[in-house]
Amino acid sequence: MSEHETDTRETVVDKYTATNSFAAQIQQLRQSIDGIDTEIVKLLARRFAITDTVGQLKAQAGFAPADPDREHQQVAQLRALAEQEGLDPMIVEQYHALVASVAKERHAHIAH
Ligand SMILES: O=C(O)C(=O)C[C@]1(C(=O)O)C=C[C@@H](O)C=C1
Repeated sequence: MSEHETDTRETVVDKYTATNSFAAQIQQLRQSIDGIDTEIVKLLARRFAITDTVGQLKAQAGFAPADPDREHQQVAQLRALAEQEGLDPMIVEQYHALVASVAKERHAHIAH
């Protein structure tokens, strides 16, 4: 398999936790992952509550859902932060594309 190919094999790590110390370590790290995911979901709920309010204000003002200048600023800021934090900027680009596109769909829904 070349380094650019995706490895499609699967392992249910839980089946090995009793007998395999690597699996036991993975299980422990998964607790940290779950804690982080919990925080992310709570933050996303806060973010969408705020963007929904922005959507209501935009609808009242007669503004369109999208603001491309703001999005360019956000992406530049997030990419710089990612680089500073040692995170692949591609991850924050994909994150921003996801949240901004859902926010704009919700704005459009609020306006109609
Ligand atoms: O700041 C705004 O104007 C928003 O509507 C919020 C938001 C975002 O999700 O951050 C969504 C759509 C816009 O294109 C820009 C940013």
